[in-house]
Amino acid sequence: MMNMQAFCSSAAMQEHPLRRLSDFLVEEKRKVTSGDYEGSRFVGYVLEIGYTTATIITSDAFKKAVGGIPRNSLLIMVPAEYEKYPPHFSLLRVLETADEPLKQEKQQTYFELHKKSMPELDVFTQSELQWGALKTAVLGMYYPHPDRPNAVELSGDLNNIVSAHKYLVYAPSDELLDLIINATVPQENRCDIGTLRLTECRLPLPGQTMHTVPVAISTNDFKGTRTAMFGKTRTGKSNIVKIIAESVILTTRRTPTEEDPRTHTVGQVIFDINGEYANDNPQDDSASLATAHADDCQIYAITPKANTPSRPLRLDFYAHPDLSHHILNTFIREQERHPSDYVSSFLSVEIPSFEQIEGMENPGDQIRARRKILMYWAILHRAGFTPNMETIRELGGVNPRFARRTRTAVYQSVDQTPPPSISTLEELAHEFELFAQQDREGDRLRSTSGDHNLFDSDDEALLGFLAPRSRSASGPRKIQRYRIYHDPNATNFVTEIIRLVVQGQTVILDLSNAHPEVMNYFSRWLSEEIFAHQVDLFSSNALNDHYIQLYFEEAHNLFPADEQKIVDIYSRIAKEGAKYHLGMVYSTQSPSTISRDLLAQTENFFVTHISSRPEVTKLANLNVAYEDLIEDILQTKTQGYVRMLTRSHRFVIPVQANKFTPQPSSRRCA
Ligand SMILES: Nc1ncnc2c1ncn2[C@@H]1O[C@H](COP(=O)(O)OP(=O)(O)OP(=O)(O)O)[C@@H](O)[C@H]1O
Repeated sequence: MMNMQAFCSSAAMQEHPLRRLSDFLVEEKRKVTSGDYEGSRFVGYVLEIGYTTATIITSDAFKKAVGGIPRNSLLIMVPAEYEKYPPHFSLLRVLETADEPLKQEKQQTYFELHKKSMPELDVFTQSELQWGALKTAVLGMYYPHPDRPNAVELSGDLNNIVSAHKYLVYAPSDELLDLIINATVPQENRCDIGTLRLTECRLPLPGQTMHTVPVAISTNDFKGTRTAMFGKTRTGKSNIVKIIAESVILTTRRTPTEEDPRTHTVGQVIFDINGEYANDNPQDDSASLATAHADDCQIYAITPKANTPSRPLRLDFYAHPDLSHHILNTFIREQERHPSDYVSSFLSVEIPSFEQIEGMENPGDQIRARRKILMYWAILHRAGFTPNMETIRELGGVNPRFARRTRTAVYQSVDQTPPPSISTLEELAHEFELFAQQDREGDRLRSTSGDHNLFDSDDEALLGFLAPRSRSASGPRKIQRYRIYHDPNATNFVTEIIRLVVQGQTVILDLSNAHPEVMNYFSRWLSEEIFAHQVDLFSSNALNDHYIQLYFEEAHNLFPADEQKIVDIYSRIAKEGAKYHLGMVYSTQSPSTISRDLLAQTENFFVTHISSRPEVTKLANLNVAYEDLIEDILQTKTQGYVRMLTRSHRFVIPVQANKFTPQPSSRRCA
């Protein structure tokens, strides 16, 4: 590889990012030779060097000239004879102050001076005392990428170390910091997430300004990967999630074609527990993600909000009897640990779907299966679930088709005449109630052929719920409270959402004000369907560039640390998601409450303030890159001040995240 001089004069290297290094060093050298130290970035020499740490010596004057060297500052170490080598530098992070060889003597001098009441120090003593040492971590080495033109490679180790006196240490300029932080981030699909912020303290040294180095992320790093947001409440996690979700919208857009109508290569589903992605926040004076990207986002809400256009996160319980019965089953069992026997029997019934009935060959089986649905419809009707009669007619109407002879006998037993045919849900419910009564009180009703009972055990369970044997039992009234999840005009939202997501839309599920169990239910159901959809694409070799991103908040509820938990959809997404192009972004306050599997698989981390030492230590144990940052995470509390580590970064970057201000155009992204 060519040395620095040859590198600078080579026409092919004119655009190379490491030219910034050579320009920087040439300028520093000029300052030394001309004696003009104004604006010099030199900070000192290396006292001791190892493969992982280096101790540097510096003076107050150098520190002042570069605007201070706070903890976690990034410094660069270059060979003193840098011209002889290809352009490269090692990156150091300041960890703490270190003992220097003359510490004892300096303390002795200072002590003596004060003892002799001589607080005014002469310039020579001052100059003696102002030197100090800093311990730094060696983060790695930047050098020209061996395989790619105009690119930089960062290694986590050093290729060689020589004696300490052969190195010089500088505080990088903003241009070099930009290279240090952003050069390893893919050029494609970039967005700014914030600016480099080395300290929480914003007081610049006299005559100095703070760094203003934008920090870029690439959405390539988030596609199909796992991203964690850790930090106490109100520290800015959701704000970052909004920036990431928006950057996905902006950078993955494509022109739909007839063969491939997708608007984006990445579809997204945001499980919005607090309604903050779906709804504008007038207090914050901020537009939501959905408002800013109305063409790219679709909201589904359990409780629709007046100012937010949304589709209902509801189901037509009549049109999807199998699913809605399943929902009732989940809700009731979550409400009551030990429901009464008749309720339990009703919940245990397998209500067939219309598709299953269509697949049945025997017409008798079809009629019996349909009757189960009709019994269930009668229950819904008695519980006050409003039907869409057009849908009911399309689904085959309400006639249970009992034999005329049986009907006449049943109605006559209560001195009634059967209507010629059943055409309303009221007539249907009444007929089933009479049949149930007759079946219990008289001889068991028999099938037309006479070789078996008219009702099997599932029918009995359904009728037992429609018309309970005990007068005090609530029967259908028990499910009245779940009418809020029913909408006679709703389609199956899961199918609809999957279609939208596959098309590249961002679907926001506004789950605010919903019961936690309801939230969990909808989240799980949708996650299962999305997972199954991606698995299908994978097994039919059609995954290509079809990605889906899922965003979960309060992730400890979905991915608990409890190892005993059964493997469910969430742990599958955590473990196998990458294979199926399923990415996820999850937020929680405490890393220790999250499943170890998920933590171990997480590629990107965003950490705001955490106030518990065990939590931060857990994070550091999980990812060694956070080891040196424990104190900072514990001490600094500014909203949006985040320590970021993405797949493209080899070390943690302290960033002040931008406050989310929706970008309707592609202004923030490249
Ligand atoms: N980068 C930022 N700059 C300025 N203000 C911010 C920034 N990030 C967040 N905030 C403000 O901090 C407050 C909390 O932000 P946010 O809701 O993102 O926090 P959170 O960690 O997600 O909270 P929770 O865990 O309670 O959901 C909001 O008022 C938001 O406007």
